[in-house]
Amino acid sequence: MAAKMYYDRDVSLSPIEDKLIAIIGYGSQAHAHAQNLRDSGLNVVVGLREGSPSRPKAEQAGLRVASIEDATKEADVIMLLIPDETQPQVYEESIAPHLTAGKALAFGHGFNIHFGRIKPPQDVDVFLVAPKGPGHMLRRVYVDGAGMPSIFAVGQDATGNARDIALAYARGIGGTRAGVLETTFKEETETDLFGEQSVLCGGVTHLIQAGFETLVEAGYQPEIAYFETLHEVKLIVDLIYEKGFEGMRHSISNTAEYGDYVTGPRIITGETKATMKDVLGDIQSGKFARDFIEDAEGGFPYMKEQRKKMRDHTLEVVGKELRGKMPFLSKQELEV
Ligand SMILES: NC(=O)C1=CN([C@@H]2O[C@H](COP(=O)(O)OP(=O)(O)OC[C@H]3O[C@@H](n4cnc5c(N)ncnc54)[C@H](OP(=O)(O)O)[C@@H]3O)[C@@H](O)[C@H]2O)C=CC1
Ligand SMILES: CC[C@](O)(C(C)=O)C(=O)O
Ligand SMILES: [Mg+2]
Ligand SMILES: [Mg+2]
Repeated sequence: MAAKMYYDRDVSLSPIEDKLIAIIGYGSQAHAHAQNLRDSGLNVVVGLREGSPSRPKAEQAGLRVASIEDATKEADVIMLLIPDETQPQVYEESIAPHLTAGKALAFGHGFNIHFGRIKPPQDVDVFLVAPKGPGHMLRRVYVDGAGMPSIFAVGQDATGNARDIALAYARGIGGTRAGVLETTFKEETETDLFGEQSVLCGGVTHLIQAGFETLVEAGYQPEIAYFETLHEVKLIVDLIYEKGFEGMRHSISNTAEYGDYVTGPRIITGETKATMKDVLGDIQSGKFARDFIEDAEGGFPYMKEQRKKMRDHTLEVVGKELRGKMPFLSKQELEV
């Protein structure tokens, strides 16, 4: 392997052991970072806006809560984990005035630094630690004794310690249990946006939806279509995750494996890959970021319309009913 991978044995927590870490927000990533860091023996304060509905949840989890301003004043490392579209305003109003020399400003995704929407002063460290997975899973795997692969980047090294602090932070959230890689703000931002749009979220959901609709429109029962094109995805992906394509193909029938080779390229065609290249181009040029921020600034009219459309789709209606009858699923409520 060409890239240097960092594991627990390579990284010390000492660069942040005596520091206070402010986690700004208590959503998907923030609740996991705050609890994992605390459980790794580090000092954490959660910074929340006034009247935040998350305050009782964070306190119930045993975390100390302060205003965003006070958390920034007190802390040495300030990790900004609120939605990307909200970060510049919160940064300008509540963080920048208290971000004194020698502190570190940190991110879970490089969006606002890479696209120039936040410009920190020269005398602070700037780094990112981006777990490669959803926040709720970051917490779940940590509690299970496992970890989530994560990547880190230093954007600005004012103290000379930014890299060691970033690596220690990655260890604190459990990243080095699974493997941590160094990257740049540009590489993290562009690959993360590409992955979530083309494969992980946009690609997977639209593949499932198209498969489900094809079966239902052909007259098959929606419940069978749901099990076939959605529920079973996890079982197949679990095998890919643990054993790669070959391991998954070892478990499926020869009939399925033959169909996989013959039909896969008819579904994901050269045209699909050409479109992926266009998608990457829009990310690299900043077009996607501009479109996203424009929708956000208008109150997300496009995103809200899509959410509503999908909520009413037969796939979601049938899925909700079927999942309700699988008690082993409903036990795993999301904490925030
Ligand atoms: N979701 C994920 O798994 C991943 C996210 N990331 C990155 O992590 C960062 C956080 O994303 P994510 O965890 O999804 O965020 P969430 O949408 O879950 O963040 C919700 C939190 O943000 C707070 N918040 C929202 N708006 C404001 C505001 N205007 N002022 C103050 N606080 C606000 C909420 O406050 P309140 O509680 O008061 O409502 C809540 O605590 C982003 O940079 C994202 O790209 C990176 C990897 C994966
Ligand atoms: C895949 C989506 C993600 O990039 C993530 C969970 O890693 C995100 O922005 O939420
Ligand atoms: Mg991601
Ligand atoms: Mg992302």
